[in-house]
Amino acid sequence: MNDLESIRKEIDKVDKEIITLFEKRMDLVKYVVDYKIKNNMKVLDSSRENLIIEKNKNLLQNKEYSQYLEDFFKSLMDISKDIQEKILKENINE
Ligand SMILES: C=C(O[C@@H]1C=C(C(=O)O)C=C[C@H]1O)C(=O)O
Repeated sequence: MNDLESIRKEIDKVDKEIITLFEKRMDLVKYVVDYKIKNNMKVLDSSRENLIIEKNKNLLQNKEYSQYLEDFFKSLMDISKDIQEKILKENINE
């Protein structure tokens, strides 16, 4: 793989897969916040987040990416919490 155009085509394909999975994860997060609203729970669950980070870092084949994967999941979970907080707020204002 040395031609820039073909490498970028592969990146574009991977990005498409990421988008599908991103949407799927955030759709699931909406079910989580519905449950939390019904059960009067807080959005943040630090122990679950730490578990996710550790578990997923262990799945990594190339440990060189370890810190980057951690940063990636932290960002992903920050977005997830933003979505949940927004839904929570809308629910309070109803
Ligand atoms: C989705 C949840 O809410 C928050 C977001 C998480 C995530 O995006 O994986 C994990 C823990 C919580 O801080 C959850 O509690 O499962």
